[in-house]
Amino acid sequence: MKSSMKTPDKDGEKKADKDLTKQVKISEGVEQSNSSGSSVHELINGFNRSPSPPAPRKRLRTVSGSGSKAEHHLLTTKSGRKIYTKGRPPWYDKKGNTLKQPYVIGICGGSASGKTTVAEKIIEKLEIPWVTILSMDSFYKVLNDEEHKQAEESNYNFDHPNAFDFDLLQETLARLREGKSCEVPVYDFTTHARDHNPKIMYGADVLIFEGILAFHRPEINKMMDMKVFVDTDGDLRLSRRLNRDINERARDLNGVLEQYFRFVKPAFESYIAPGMKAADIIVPRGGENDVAINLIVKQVMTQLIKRGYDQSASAKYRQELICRGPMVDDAPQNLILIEQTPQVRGLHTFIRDRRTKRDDIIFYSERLTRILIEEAMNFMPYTEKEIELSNRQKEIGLRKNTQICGVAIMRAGETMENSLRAIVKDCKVLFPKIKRI
Ligand SMILES: Nc1ncnc2c1ncn2[C@@H]1O[C@H](COP(=O)(O)OP(=O)(O)O)[C@@H](O)[C@H]1O
Ligand SMILES: O=c1ccn([C@@H]2O[C@H](COP(=O)(O)O)[C@@H](O)[C@H]2O)c(=O)[nH]1
Repeated sequence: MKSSMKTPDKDGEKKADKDLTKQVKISEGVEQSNSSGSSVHELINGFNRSPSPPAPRKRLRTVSGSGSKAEHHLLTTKSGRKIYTKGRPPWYDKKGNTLKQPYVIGICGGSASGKTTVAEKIIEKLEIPWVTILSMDSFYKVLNDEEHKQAEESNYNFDHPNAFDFDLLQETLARLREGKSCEVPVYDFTTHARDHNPKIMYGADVLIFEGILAFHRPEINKMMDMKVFVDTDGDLRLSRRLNRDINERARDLNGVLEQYFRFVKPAFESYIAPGMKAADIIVPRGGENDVAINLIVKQVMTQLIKRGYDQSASAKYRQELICRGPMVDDAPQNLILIEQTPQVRGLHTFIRDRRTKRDDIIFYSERLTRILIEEAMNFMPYTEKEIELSNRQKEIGLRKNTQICGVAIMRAGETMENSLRAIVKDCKVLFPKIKRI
């Protein structure tokens, strides 16, 4: 589609054509490394040859879902940088209010137009610590058996507004804007179903919400500070979608094409393209349009600073705490301090070093919380238990009391979850403040 090109696209159509050639070349590069072994020519020839009924789906590769693009909230950008995209656990000021609202960027565009790529590039260039990406995929409705069967036969319309739970989406976005935590469903494209484990997300300094129908509901649009429409040529979107759906979403060629022409293309015309009218910025060609992405980043940074965003604030606060010194002397009697072994000090050194990278901090913090939880296990109720050794001798050991033992963690409890689960086999973690979805 030729866009009204509200964003920089200096030389108009001529350049767009040139860039299209460039893009096709990129697609050819992708084609060679296509692990299914098929080339674009084969795909197109295959399409020409067979208008046959949809075959039952062949499962190829696994895992592609709303959680998989930033698996465990850790996004590795194309340049290899790791960015934590879960948002910021709620922080409160002295009056118990959460800190400022996130700057919300909505990204809309056709399937495989490059929405995720644009979102990742914005995040990479912004270089701010607290960011969240919320994807519309998370809000696909749960299918009943009949709908599931249709989906398997590429005969379910995932591109119609009715396929999404907009109420849940609106509620979730509203909570994240208030800096509150949410449980967000994780969608698996290979099974057309939600994962058993939802992901927990928080508000952030910047929240990016992306999806094919991101601009469909006016109430949701009102929650966005900036609306970006990614406008990529239809043929290019189809060729990228073929590649992606076959390689990552366990689809076969005929199924992808059937679904595309029956549902995806018409829905683009009827519901997605009209979203362009709501957009503040249109990005022609998607992720490779660095000029547009740089302008977006500049505008977001300006707005964040206007709202009082101060990159050095957390560093200043940390310095204040360091200056206050250790609070061991006036600590309560029942406070137990972990022994400052060389290992513990070594882990702290990593965590406190300003040059330590974000993912290393997460890694070493997890090691530290393991030590903490191991130590805490000594305070659990144990009862004596007689056991028999392999040589039939008896021995009196200890078993954890079978009674339920509740432990309240006031702050940063979730960061301890992995370590806790690794040490305590039968633990249940509850997040009382989180709204269940
Ligand atoms: N500029 C590009 N050149 C080649 N492939 C691209 C480009 N941008 C995106 N892709 C590929 O196209 C597919 C869809 O991109 P993605 O950013 O996930 O789009 P969306 O989020 O709109 O579905 C992915 O497989 C991605 O790697
Ligand atoms: O189970 C499903 C759910 C969705 N789809 C298709 O996915 C795209 C949206 O994802 P993008 O990452 O924006 O491309 C949409 O066009 C649906 O047709 C699916 O095929 N199966």
